[in-house]
Amino acid sequence: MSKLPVMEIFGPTIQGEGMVIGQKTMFVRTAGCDYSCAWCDSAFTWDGTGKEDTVQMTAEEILDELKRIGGEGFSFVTISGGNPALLKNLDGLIAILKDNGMKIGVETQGSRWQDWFLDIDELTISPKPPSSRMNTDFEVLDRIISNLANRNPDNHVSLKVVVFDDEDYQYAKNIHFRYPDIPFYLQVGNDDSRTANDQQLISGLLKKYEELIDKVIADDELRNVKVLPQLHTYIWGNKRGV
Ligand SMILES: C[S@@+](CC[C@H](N)C(=O)[O-])C[C@H]1O[C@@H](n2cnc3c(N)ncnc32)[C@H](O)[C@@H]1O
Ligand SMILES: Nc1nc2[nH]cc(C(=O)O)c2c(=O)[nH]1
Ligand code: SF4
Ligand SMILES: [Mg+2]
Repeated sequence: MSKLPVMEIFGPTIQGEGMVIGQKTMFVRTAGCDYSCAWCDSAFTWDGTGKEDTVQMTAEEILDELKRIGGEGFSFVTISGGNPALLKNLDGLIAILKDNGMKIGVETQGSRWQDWFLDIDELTISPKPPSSRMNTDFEVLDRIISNLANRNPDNHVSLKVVVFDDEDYQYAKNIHFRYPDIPFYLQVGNDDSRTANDQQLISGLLKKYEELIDKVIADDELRNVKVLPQLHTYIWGNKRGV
């Protein structure tokens, strides 16, 4: 039986980000990433600090664990990481979740293609702006977006760019102009993703959210865009597993 490196299984919670924000969902977080973003809020998936928490699990074991902690109370599962797109054999988990009537969301950065992308109900692609210190391979991203053009139209795809500064904002606009037909989201960057001071974190993030909204309001070039915070941080701060 093929196994998957799993770092966390949690929920039910709400999807705090992007096109299905607010959706009640379980999360499966896979281990390992081909990026190392300067501000990654889930660095434990790739920086070695979460090594002992990684468990190799079959798709059946993952479903059993989802049911053990989520009971009957869910119909949506979000797969994030790390980069789940590193895992070709995630197709087995997707198949078993679908057999059990689940809708599936995936979070990935658009650095790798997998054929199972075509089976995802809500696929979020989140290319990384300059502040991450990662470089976007636009040949790969172009191919991913073009492959997805042939998907079942019931399956949704979106682009979501995290913005920390003006350079990121310009990068985000370029992403939108390059792929104008894909629903486009801006997300506030959390530059304090380790603090336990929730009040300070939330007031800082609210201010950043307002600044980003003001920028978009004043920008005639950016019309069809949704501007969102990471909603879960307003409820639970930087807590893990929520
Ligand atoms: C932890 S990543 C995992 C999935 C995939 N590696 C990716 O980056 O899309 C999930 C989402 O969190 C976002 N994210 C990570 N760190 C963040 C931060 N400090 N502030 C805001 N969003 C962040 C990423 O951009 C991505 O959209
Ligand atoms: N509630 C909640 N929503 C999320 N949306 C994307 C997340 C992620 O880390 O990928 C995430 C997360 O970790 N928690
Ligand atoms: S691509 Fe995603 S998981 Fe990987 S380092 Fe960047 S934010 Fe973190
Ligand atoms: Mg997160």
